[in-house]
Amino acid sequence: MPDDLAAPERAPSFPAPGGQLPQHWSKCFGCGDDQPAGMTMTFVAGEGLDVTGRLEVAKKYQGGPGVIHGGILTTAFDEAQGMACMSLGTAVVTGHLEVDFARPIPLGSVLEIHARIDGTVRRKVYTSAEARIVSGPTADPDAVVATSRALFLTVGAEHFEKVKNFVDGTPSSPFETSSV
Ligand SMILES: CCCCCCCCCCCCCC(=O)SCCNC(=O)CCNC(=O)[C@H](O)C(C)(C)COP(=O)(O)OP(=O)(O)OC[C@H]1O[C@@H](n2cnc3c(N)ncnc32)[C@H](O)[C@@H]1OP(=O)(O)O
Repeated sequence: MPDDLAAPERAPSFPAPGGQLPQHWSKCFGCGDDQPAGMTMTFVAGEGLDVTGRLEVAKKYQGGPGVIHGGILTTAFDEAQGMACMSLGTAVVTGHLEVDFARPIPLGSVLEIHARIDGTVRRKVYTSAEARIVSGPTADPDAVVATSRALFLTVGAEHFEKVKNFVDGTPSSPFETSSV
């Protein structure tokens, strides 16, 4: 983490604390409601540059016997930390993401992921998050079962322009950040 982190302002467009965040794209594998294969994660805004996301660990997410696939958990962190970046009011993409898997997460768990922006340097947005099992066979809301750090980069409309021919479905961009 750099020493010269700036503390950005919360964008006026970001929902009030406790408010539900809109999906950023209805076809998104992480949060879209028009993506049959997707994880349909939901998010509420925190008090600052943070969100809390929820994931139901369905049987289809199995990796090792009885537990969530590490890639699915990584995707959930990517989505949660990306959604925290909504508090900037600017589009972002993931540049780097790393996860520590601290405890097994059984199928049937409900995970809460608390994600935040730690600060920015130019276009770089430093984020972190932790996951807890709040419901299910090994629920313990005080135990952190996985953590993540990720770097996002703010991007302009031209970033999405490059891939617009590959878009599946009709774009929905409540924050007017996508040109696709
Ligand atoms: C309101 C808004 C709504 C938005 C909602 C969002 C919700 C999202 C939820 C979605 C969730 C799912 C989200 C998804 O799934 S997003 C999909 C997955 N991600 C991508 O597809 C991104 C692919 N990569 C790229 O397009 C480019 O590489 C990007 C744009 C990331 C950077 O290429 P660009 O040419 O633009 O940048 P630059 O090279 O001038 O570098 C600029 C600075 O960044 C530093 N750097 C770059 N890369 C890395 C790295 N890997 N580690 C460390 N540092 C890195 C670099 O050193 C430099 O630093 P400095 O020199 O300034 O110190």
